[in-house]
Amino acid sequence: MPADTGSQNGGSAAEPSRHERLWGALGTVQDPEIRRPITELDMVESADVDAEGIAHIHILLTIVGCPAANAIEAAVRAAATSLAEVTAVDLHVGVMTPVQREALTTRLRGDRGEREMPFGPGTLTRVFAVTSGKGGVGKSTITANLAAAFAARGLRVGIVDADVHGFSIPGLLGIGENAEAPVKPTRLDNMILPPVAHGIKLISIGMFLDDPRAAVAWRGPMLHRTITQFLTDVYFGDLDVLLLDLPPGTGDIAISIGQLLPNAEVVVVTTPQLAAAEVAERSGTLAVQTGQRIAGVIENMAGLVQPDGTVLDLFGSGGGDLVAERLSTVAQRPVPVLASVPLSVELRTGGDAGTPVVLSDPENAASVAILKAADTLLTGGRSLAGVKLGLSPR
Ligand SMILES: Nc1ncnc2c1ncn2[C@@H]1O[C@H](COP(=O)(O)OP(=O)(O)OP(=O)(O)O)[C@@H](O)[C@H]1O
Repeated sequence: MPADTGSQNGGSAAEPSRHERLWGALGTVQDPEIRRPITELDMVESADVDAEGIAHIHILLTIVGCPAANAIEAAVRAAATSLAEVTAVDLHVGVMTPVQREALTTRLRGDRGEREMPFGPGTLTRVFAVTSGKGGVGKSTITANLAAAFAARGLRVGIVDADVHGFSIPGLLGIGENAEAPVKPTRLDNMILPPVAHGIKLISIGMFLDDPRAAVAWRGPMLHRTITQFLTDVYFGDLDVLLLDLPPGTGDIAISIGQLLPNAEVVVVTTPQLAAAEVAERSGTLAVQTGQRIAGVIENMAGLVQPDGTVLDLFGSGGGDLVAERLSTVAQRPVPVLASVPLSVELRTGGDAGTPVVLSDPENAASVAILKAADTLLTGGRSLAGVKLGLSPR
């Protein structure tokens, strides 16, 4: 049956036709991985409502076996049936041809060439590299919670989990925890679509290993290539904030990031322990040497408030202030302590459960400290005001 027009619809010329209303409804459906309306991604090949109220819709998935297929189909049906005039949905699902897919990846890249990095100098995205001197100080936990705090503020957030030897961000955000069935990102030819958790786009070396339990024993050049690929081939889209979870110390990855992203702002995580301060200082010093700005220090695992109200300084005190003071000397500008995050059972259990505590329990003392650090990071450094982001016009 032919599609109606505004006049066939019985309304005035200014009223949208059934056809237009259907397209409008389909425009509310987003591809869950690309996070753009499917109508903008040329994923709706045709859509019309016939005189009996049957919506005939033909959608094109990006690839065969698209993991988001069921979600997209359900959302398309729901969007169509939300229109009063639609009595039934006749949905056909196909797959893009290689030519259509290439047109899509070209559009998504916008003005960028295939191997061009979107997060280097001149980017509109705030890039924070989270580093620490020692392992186990809670750097990944802080990164995941900072990302969730930014996302909770309505920002578009991505994480590159570059901690090759201890990639834990997927688990902290509740994806890919199961080593038997690690989450694999979708590939669109040379483009990699990062999985999304709690509104955060995430890519991790753990997603590319056949056996994520196996130790990664890569040498510098391989690590450099992988990080470069993450920054160029992964489609993060327009991000307000990109966080990088670096491995502890001053190894190959930290040096690569220093070279690739001299514009990154570095967040140094340390414990209150004075002995840990010296190693943390070294990570910050490397950042200064590569021209990166130190955004601040986050002291983690600070005093635990006990049920009787007394505070147990399990890891001593003063480490955050000491690192900030020393880095201020190295950087020749004041480096602030962004927050002192207390030891918190809820912070740990939130990480174990894959839901950052800043989302599940924003009143928790650890959440309050991390949310404060996130806000300070946003207000410091470059402003996001006036950032114009979006798909390049057709
Ligand atoms: N403030 C805190 N209170 C209680 N537990 C915490 C806190 N911060 C981190 N933890 C716990 O400490 C452990 C180490 O944290 P995490 O994995 O984030 O450290 P890391 O510095 O990223 O380690 P690595 O870089 O060596 O992988 C985790 O079990 C985490 O849940």
